Amino acid sequence: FTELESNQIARFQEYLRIRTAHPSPDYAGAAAFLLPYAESVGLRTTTLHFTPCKTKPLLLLTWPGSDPSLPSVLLNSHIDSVPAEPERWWHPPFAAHRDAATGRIYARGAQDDKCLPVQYLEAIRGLRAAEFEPARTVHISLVPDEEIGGADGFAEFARSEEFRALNIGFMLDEGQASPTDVFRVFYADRLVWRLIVKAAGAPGHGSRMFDGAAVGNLMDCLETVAGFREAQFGKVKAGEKGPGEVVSANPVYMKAGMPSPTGFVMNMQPSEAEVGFDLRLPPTEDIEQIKRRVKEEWAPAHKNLTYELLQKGPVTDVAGRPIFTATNESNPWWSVFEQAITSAGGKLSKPEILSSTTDSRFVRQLGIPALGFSPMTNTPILLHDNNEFLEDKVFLRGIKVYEHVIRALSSFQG
Ligand SMILES: CSCC[C@H](NC=O)C(=O)O
Ligand SMILES: [Zn+2]
Ligand SMILES: [Zn+2]
Repeated sequence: FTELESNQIARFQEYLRIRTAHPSPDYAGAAAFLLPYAESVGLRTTTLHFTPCKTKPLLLLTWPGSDPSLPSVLLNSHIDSVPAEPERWWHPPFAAHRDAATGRIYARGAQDDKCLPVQYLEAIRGLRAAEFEPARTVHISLVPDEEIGGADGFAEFARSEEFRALNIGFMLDEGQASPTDVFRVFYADRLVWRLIVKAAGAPGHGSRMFDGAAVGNLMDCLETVAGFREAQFGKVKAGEKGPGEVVSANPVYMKAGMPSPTGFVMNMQPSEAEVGFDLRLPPTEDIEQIKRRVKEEWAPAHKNLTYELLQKGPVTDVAGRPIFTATNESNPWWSVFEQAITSAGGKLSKPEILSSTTDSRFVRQLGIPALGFSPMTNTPILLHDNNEFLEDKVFLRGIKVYEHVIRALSSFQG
């Protein structure tokens, strides 16, 4: 590695060592690292707060363009990470250990998405060194709380006067790793819902056979959902649909039984039972049909089932349309982005719907085009997984890719 590259890797490791994982992300520590870093590459910095206690900073970094009348470009990344279970990792999740043989840097957040700010800033450093001057202003937003829904982060930011004043024409946000040498890009997120189903039923002795026990009623629900899930997953397994193009309904918790000092009472059938599903829908899914399915098939009242369906985030954009970014000639940013990847020597896959959710939804909801993109090829998808890693060379190539992408987007005159 050159000295510059070694420094870039070291900065990435330094950021990874800041404990930004929930439930208590060190936002102050992250800000103390990121703000001087951005200033060192010549960016203006501002800190916004959308909570009264000011413990969740949103950092805004700006590289002014020569033509402020043009809408700006926003590069986004969330600061927070999901938790890790250190005992299940090969290397401590906040040590950012670099394996000398493989170049893999192991850390929670290595892929999701703490590579991004370092890559954005190093790409800008490179462009400045090459004396490139952007026509459009480039903003970087580093935001809190994406992993927990963004209510105190991007959701508020997108509603703010400060956001409106940025006059954003296009946003890039995180995507997902690609196991092949083709870059992946995402034009939509699925909608996130939560479904909680509660069963009631007759209690009784653990030895007695009778119909209508709560757990039995809940199992009916689980079986019906499992059948639906198999049918959806089957389409993915058959290669008919991408993982973001089907409805997923995964049980994420179950609650039943009467606690006892040693565990659970074993000879009583409880009168209540509950299951929670993480439910995700493609943006164009027929929502009424899903609601009907839940009411009539998954949790019918005649089986003593009740349910709560919680919608997390917007369902349509400001114009009442499904929330996605066009990837055809109707969106000129698309071809600018596509060409930038080609000019960086990369291949781009067919645009996909992300199976999870990002802050992009808040921007797309406003009718602003946004793509999800993380330049990680030949990398297993390890977001939220144990032993999350990113290889040093892949990380460095990402910086080069962003040099092309930022150059192209900020020069776009359309
Ligand atoms: C309620 S919004 C949740 C956002 C979260 N984002 C990343 O994993 C997700 O579960 O997709
Ligand atoms: Zn993420
Ligand atoms: Zn995540």
